[in-house]
Amino acid sequence: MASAPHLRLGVNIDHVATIRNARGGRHPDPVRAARLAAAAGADGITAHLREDRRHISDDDISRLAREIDLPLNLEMAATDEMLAIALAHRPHACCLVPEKREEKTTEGGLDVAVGHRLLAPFIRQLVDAGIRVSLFVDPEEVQLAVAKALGAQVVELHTGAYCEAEGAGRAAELARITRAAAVAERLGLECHAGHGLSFETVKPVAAIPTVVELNIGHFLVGEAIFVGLETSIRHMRRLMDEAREGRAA
Ligand SMILES: CC(=O)[C@@H](O)[C@H](O)COP(=O)(O)O
Ligand SMILES: NCC(=O)COP(=O)(O)O
Repeated sequence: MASAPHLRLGVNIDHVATIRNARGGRHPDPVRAARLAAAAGADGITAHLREDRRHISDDDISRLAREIDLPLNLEMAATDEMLAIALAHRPHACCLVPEKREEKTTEGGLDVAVGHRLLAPFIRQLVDAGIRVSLFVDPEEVQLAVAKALGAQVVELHTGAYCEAEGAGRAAELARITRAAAVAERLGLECHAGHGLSFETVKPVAAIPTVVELNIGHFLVGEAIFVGLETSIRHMRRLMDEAREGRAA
């Protein structure tokens, strides 16, 4: 059987900025974290420029776009403000995510099945600018089919429900993700996954052969407080490789 393609690790540096913003200064610097992530073997950097700028700032995005050699995956809501910022910086990819100011973190996937009329011209402008478009969606076939029809090249499957579930519930969520990853491949969509992944939850998702990128941040930054960012990332990379090679937990 052909081996599964290389599984890329996108490191999300949002919560380095959360710590920085706690005091309103310049330390710790998310761009320095991105450099360390690159040195630790990350394949890409993900940063979520939220409408409320609770963590990543416009200046962070400008510096990441200018200074970091890794592909930048800019997460953003589908708003005119964010479209202008994306077109100005032209990152490797934009991942469209739903946002609510009152949420602590991203709660569900982008409902592209409902919002497709508004999303279509938005996605077209990004694609025409040469930016890869990823849609952050729940692992449901209808969302994938509409994502494809909208011209997105990538879907990122929301793994939050899987990470929060336990026992049989987690097994059921993993089955949803596995099925959705197979549908994505059948539709010709590049399949990523992310949200809430940790050392404890990553391997079953990493073992799905049609998933080609994991975006992981909050856990890596939290673990970095205890062991350092490079060690945290290298540990996650090792688990991903073990999963891909079929080595048990
Ligand atoms: C879309 C997603 O799951 C995360 O990448 C997103 O960045 C979560 O939002 P916070 O980083 O603000 O928790
Ligand atoms: N899109 C998921 C992501 O970038 C990281 O999510 P998390 O690991 O911070 O929950």
